[in-house]
Amino acid sequence: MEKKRIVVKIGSSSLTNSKGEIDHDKLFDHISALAVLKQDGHDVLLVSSGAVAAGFRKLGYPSRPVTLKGKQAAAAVGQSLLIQYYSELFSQHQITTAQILLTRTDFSKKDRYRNAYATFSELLERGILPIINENDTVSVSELTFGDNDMLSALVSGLIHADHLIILTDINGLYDQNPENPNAKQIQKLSTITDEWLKLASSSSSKFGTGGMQSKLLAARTALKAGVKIFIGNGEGEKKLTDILEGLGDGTYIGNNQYPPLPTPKQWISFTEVSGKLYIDKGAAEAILLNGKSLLPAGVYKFEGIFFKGDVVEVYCHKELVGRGEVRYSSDELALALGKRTNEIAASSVEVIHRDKWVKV
Ligand SMILES: Nc1ncnc2c1ncn2[C@@H]1O[C@H](COP(=O)(O)OP(=O)(O)O)[C@@H](O)[C@H]1O
Ligand SMILES: N[C@@H](CCC(=O)OP(=O)(O)O)C(=O)O
Repeated sequence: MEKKRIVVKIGSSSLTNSKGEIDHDKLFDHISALAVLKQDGHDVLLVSSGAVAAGFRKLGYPSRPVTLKGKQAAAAVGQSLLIQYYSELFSQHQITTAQILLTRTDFSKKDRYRNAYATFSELLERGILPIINENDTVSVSELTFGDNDMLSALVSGLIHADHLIILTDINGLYDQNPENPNAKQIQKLSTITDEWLKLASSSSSKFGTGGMQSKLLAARTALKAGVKIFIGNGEGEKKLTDILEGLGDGTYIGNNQYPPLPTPKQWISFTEVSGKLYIDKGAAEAILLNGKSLLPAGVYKFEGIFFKGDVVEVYCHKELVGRGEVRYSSDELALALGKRTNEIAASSVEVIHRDKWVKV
């Protein structure tokens, strides 16, 4: 069997009982299925929610807290319990686990991104199963992932996964509110259009966050990184191998449009941008169709304050065409704007080198 790199995301809805606490039978079922994948020789990473669910009772909350500080405190207590459950149960399958807690910033700063990549690579090379969650206790409200769907997509991109399996409490995407008796399950999608995003509601299960909409947004990000996605559910130790074999009960999302991106380009795709460049049609043609670097002569306007090495969005008039890492600060670019190469004394001639450029 060909070795694959697989990220499995388990949402709160698939880890909890009707009171919102960790359901140990469900946990056991997931672990046995993950162990089979690992024993088949695949690289496996788990993105697991469940910290709040595992912790809230210990703090004396009668039910899952709704305030940010309540959730953060519950996650602080619950995360260590959750990892304890995982590490004990996986050790029965001779699998060693590692805990990795990430925040959005880890995906927006180049050095952090590269460092995370190096750590994951080392863990996988040594046969460890990384278990990832959001670092809930230090995430500030505007920057929390909130749910782990986008986190799992970004991790899939970062480590160049072949597959992202999002396990949830429903067997995939439905074409309308799944409570509606006429709702139909969608078994395959090649791309995620804005229409699909509008159709999938952000209303979630009782203990989950974000609903199907956040899963589709995450899937869209993972697709751009060349990852194939499955959203759905299943039971038993064969559920994940069945999913890989195309027998899963849920929605398969993917096409061969996006090849996997190398790490430096991954970073450019997913990091926060510091500004916008506006280029003319000739420049757009050169970089989009002829694989050339972007020269100052083609840039007629920019917005934002940025420094060499920052990532900016590139627009051809009003249309977003890509992103790239700039070799000029905004101050330097203000002097070079629209100038031909022979009029510029600067040592770095390209505004964006073609190796630091990603099409949208
Ligand atoms: N169009 C849709 N198709 C399927 N599920 C949907 C749709 N719109 C909303 N949902 C809801 O999304 C929920 C799953 O999301 P969520 O509760 O956030 O799960 P998780 O905890 O696994 O992340 C389902 O229980 C379902 O009620
Ligand atoms: N980081 C939180 C996860 C929040 C959450 O509910 O996410 P999800 O299950 O993806 O909707 C936790 O561990 O409880």
